[in-house]
Formats: sequence, C-alpha cells, structure tokens
Amino acid sequence: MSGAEAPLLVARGVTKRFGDFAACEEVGFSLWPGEVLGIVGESGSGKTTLLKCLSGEIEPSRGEVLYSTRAEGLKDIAAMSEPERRMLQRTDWAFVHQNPRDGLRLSVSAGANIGERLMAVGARHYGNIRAEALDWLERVEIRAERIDDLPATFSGGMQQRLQIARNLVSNPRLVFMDEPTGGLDVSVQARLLDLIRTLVRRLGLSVVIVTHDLAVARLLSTRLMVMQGGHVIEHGLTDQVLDDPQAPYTQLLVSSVLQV
Ligand SMILES: Nc1ncnc2c1ncn2[C@@H]1O[C@H](COP(=O)(O)OP(=O)(O)OP(=O)(O)O)[C@@H](O)[C@H]1O
Repeated sequence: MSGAEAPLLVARGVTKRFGDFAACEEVGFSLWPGEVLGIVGESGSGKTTLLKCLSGEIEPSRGEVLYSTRAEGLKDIAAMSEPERRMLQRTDWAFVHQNPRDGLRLSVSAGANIGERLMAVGARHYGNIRAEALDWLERVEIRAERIDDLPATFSGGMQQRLQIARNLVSNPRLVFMDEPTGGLDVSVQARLLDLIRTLVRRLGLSVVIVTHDLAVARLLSTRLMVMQGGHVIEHGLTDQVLDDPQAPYTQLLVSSVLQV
C-alpha cells in the first residue's frame, strides 16, 4: 500500500479517565493525508483531552493511537520510546497552542524561534537558517526588520503567526491545533484564519484542529467530529454535518450560530 493510500493517524477506542471520570470515551477515526479534521464541542466536552491523547502528550487509559511512521508504517505512539516520540514531535508533527506563549520561546528573538526548530532537524548553516527564517516571517506576514525582536514585543496576532512559522518551518506532515484563533480580536482572528487556510492548502498539511467555534471549523476543516460529554455524537463531512445536523445537540449548536 503506498503512503498516499494509507491513513496518517488512526485512533481506536481512545478513552481517557481521570479517576472515575471519563474525559473522552471510545473515540475512533482515521485521518488521511491532506485532511483537516475539526473537533468541536462546548467547554468541557473533552476536545483538549482527546487532542493531548492524539499528539502523545498524555497516554490514553484505554484504546490506541497509531501514526504512519516513514520507516515502519502504522505504529502505536504509546509503544514508541520517549526519544522516538520526541523526534516525531520535532519533525513530522507540529502543535499550535491557543496561547502563543506556550509554543514560543520568549527569551529568544523571532528569528531564533524559527531557526531553533530548523536546527532540531539538522540545519547547521547560519546563513541558510537566517534566510529560511526571513522567508517564513514573510509568509506569515511579519516584516523582515522584526527578525531580531523578542516575541514579547509583538501583538497577540503576530505572536500567533510567529508560532505558526516556528511550527511549519520543519515541514511537518501533521499539525495539531488547539483553538489557534481563541483569545484574539475578531478582525485579527479573521486574518489569522485566512493565513492558516492558505498555508494548509498550499503545503497540503494534515491537521487536527480543536475549536468551540463552528465558523472556524467550517472555514478550515474537511471533516467534523462533534463531541459532547466526552463522546463523539456526530462525525462526517463538514458541510454535511453543518447543513444537515442529525444529533439534537449538533442541531442546537448550528441553530445558535445561525441566529447570531
Ligand atoms: N488533568 C485533569 N484532571 C481531572 N480532570 C480533568 C483533567 N483534564 C481535564 N479534565 C476534565 O475533563 C473534562 C474535559 O476537559 P477538556 O479540557 O478536554 O475539555 P474541552 O472540551 O477541551 O474544554 P475547553 O474548551 O474548556 O478546554 C472536563 O470536565 C475537565 O474538567
């Protein structure tokens, strides 16, 4: 089976318990190359917990998450060694946090934030690293003269764009995003969404994005999973789910957005 025909990420029966409480339960899906999977649901529905299980940050209590590694094909990420998982997180995968400060190093310049990730995948030539950093600053619409400035001197929207550049510079195959436009002004959100959509399409990225905002999900995702109380209650093509929601909860979510 060639890489293009195999799923990139497979979740089977993923369950995470905190004590007796199941934050997410029996979640299963396959993510194919180039797909953007949106995970939506109200606060507390288990979206972030699921994303952490998928990205190897926490281990599921039950079930498994398989990733299509370049060398060995589908492999259970819980069975990987810590260095192997760390290497994946630095190369094949990227994680865009809601708060850019969680994904940036605040004590080094914008250019170094991008360059660092390149060095983690083996780049050594200073001139090339700086040129690549400049190229990425331009791609995320940050002026070249800001390259030596600290991220703390950037606005929230710029910090988020820098976090995206730092994540994408190493050419990941799979990007996890947790509410990437949360906490930003509406106009800043719109510009950022547009940028993310352009980059995802241009680079053919596979993405798992968590959001409570249906408008964000509609704009970015090809497929949608709706969560409530830790369970997936609806799953399908984004347009299908939003135009013809089946579960009462999804119908409520969709109608409340349409009324605004
Ligand atoms: N480390 C933890 N220990 C105990 N309970 C937790 C822990 N992490 C999450 N939970 C609980 O699991 C449930 C799901 O939380 P989660 O953060 O995954 O939801 P969410 O849909 O991402 O919500 P939000 O959008 O508010 O982040 C919540 O009831 C939360 O209190």
